[in-house]
Amino acid sequence: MARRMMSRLGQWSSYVFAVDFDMNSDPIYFALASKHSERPQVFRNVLADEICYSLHVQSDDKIERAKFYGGLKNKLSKELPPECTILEMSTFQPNVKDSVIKGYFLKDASKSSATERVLGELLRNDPVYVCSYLCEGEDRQWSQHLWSNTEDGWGEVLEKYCVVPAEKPEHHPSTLNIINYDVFYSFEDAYKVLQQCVDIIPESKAVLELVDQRLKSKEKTDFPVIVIEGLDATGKTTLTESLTEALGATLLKSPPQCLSPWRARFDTEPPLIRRAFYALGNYLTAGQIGQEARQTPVIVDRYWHSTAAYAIATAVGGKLGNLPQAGSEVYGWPGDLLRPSLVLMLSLSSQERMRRLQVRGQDKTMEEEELEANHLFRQKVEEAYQRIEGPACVTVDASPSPDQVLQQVLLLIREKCHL
Ligand SMILES: Nc1ncnc2c1ncn2[C@@H]1O[C@H](COP(=O)(O)OP(=O)(O)OP(=O)(O)O)[C@@H](O)[C@H]1O
Ligand SMILES: Nc1ccn([C@H]2C[C@H](O)[C@@H](COP(=O)(O)O)O2)c(=O)n1
Repeated sequence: MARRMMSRLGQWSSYVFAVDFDMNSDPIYFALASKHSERPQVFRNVLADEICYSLHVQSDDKIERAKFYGGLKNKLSKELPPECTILEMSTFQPNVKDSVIKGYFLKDASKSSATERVLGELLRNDPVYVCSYLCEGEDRQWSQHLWSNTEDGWGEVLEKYCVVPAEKPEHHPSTLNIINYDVFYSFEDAYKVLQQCVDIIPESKAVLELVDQRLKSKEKTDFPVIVIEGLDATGKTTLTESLTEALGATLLKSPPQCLSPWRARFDTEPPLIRRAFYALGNYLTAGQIGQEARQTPVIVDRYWHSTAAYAIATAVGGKLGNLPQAGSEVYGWPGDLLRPSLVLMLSLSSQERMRRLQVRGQDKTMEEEELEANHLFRQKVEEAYQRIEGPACVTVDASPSPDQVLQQVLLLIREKCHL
C-alpha cells in the first residue's frame, strides 16, 4: 500500500487542504512546503494544544471511495474518544474539477492513546492516508507527517512537510466534484453508477431492469407538460391534484411509483449512489410523460429541478455564497432528458412551511428533517432551484389559500402554455 500512496504523493505538495472549523465561515486553507512561511501561523485561534490528525480515503474506485467515506464518519464517531472533534476536510487542486479527495481532520484533546489505536487499525485495514500534525519550535509552527502502514498499523513517516497558509480559491472546494458525483447530466452517466453497484447493492439490478424497459420520449410533446417544484410542505400535492382536475390532465411524479420499493434503500446510500438513483427516476418519468402528453396535458410533482437542487445544496458546504455562480454548468439541463413546457416553484416563508409541516405531522425523511434543522441548507436548495436553467423555474407565492394558489397558477399556465 505504501507504494500506491507514494504514487499519489508525487503530487501531494501541489494540493491545498481545506478544513471546516466552523460551517458558517470560510474553511482554513493550507498547503505543504519544505520551509515555513513568513505569513501568520495557519491554525491560530482554532487550535491550541491539541494533537491533530487527518484521514483521506485512498482508492481509485469511485464507488469504493464514496461507500468508505460515507461509513468512516460513523466509525470514527463510535470509536474515537469523545474529546476528539471530527471536522470535514478536503484536499484539492485549486479550481481544478474532479480533483477533490475528501477526508476528516481530527482535533484530539483526549490525551489518551485511544485515538492512535483507532487510527492504527484504520491504517492497517482500510484504504486511508493518515497524517499527524505537530506544533513545534519557538515560533510554534505546524508540520504534517504522512504515515505508512505496517502489519501493526503505524509504520514510519513517509514525508514531512511544513504547513503554510494558502490563498482562498476562487471556487469553494465542495463545488469541484459536483458533476458525475452529485449531479448526472446524462442517462448513461447515472446508469453506469448503478451498474457498478450491482455486486454491493443487489437492489440495483431490479432498478436497472426497470430502467432498461423505460419508454423513450420524443423531444417535443403534443400537450404541455407542467412541473410543480418546491421544498416539502409547500403545497405541491395539494396543487398538483387540483390542477390535474382543473385541466383534465394526467398526474405523474418523479421518482415514479414503480421505484417506491427501492427508494428507502437508496436513501441510505452515499450521495454518488443515491443521486444516480433519483436521476434514473427522472428518465423513467420522462418516458411516462412522453406517452401521456400525446393525449392530455401532464402535471409532474417534482422532476429534474428537485434532483439537481437538493444534490447541489447538500454537496456544497458552508455558506450560501459557496454555491457555484448563476450560469455555471452545474445548473444546466441534461441534454437527453425531456424538457417540460413550464416549471413552477412554490415558495413559502419558513414560518408558514413549519406550520404546515406541524399540521400535517407525518414522518419525515432525513433530508426533510435536515431542512427543518438547517436554515442554511433550505436557503441553498431554494437558491439552486432558481439558478437551474433550460427551463428555468417561475416562482409562485404559495402562501394564499389553496384555491387562490390554483387560480394564480392557472393564469400563469394560460399565459405561458396557451392552454
Ligand atoms: N395553500 C395552502 N394553504 C394552507 N395550507 C395548505 C395549502 N396547500 C397545502 N396546504 C397544507 O399544507 C400541508 C402540506 O401540503 P402538501 O402535502 O400539499 O405539500 P407538499 O409540497 O406536497 O409536501 P411534500 O413534498 O412533503 O409531500 C398539508 O397539510 C396541506 O393540506
Ligand atoms: N425528482 C426528485 C424527487 C425527489 N428527490 C429527492 C430530494 C429530496 O431528498 C427528497 C424529497 O422528496 P419528497 O420527500 O418530497 O418526496 O427526494 C430527488 O432528488 N429528485
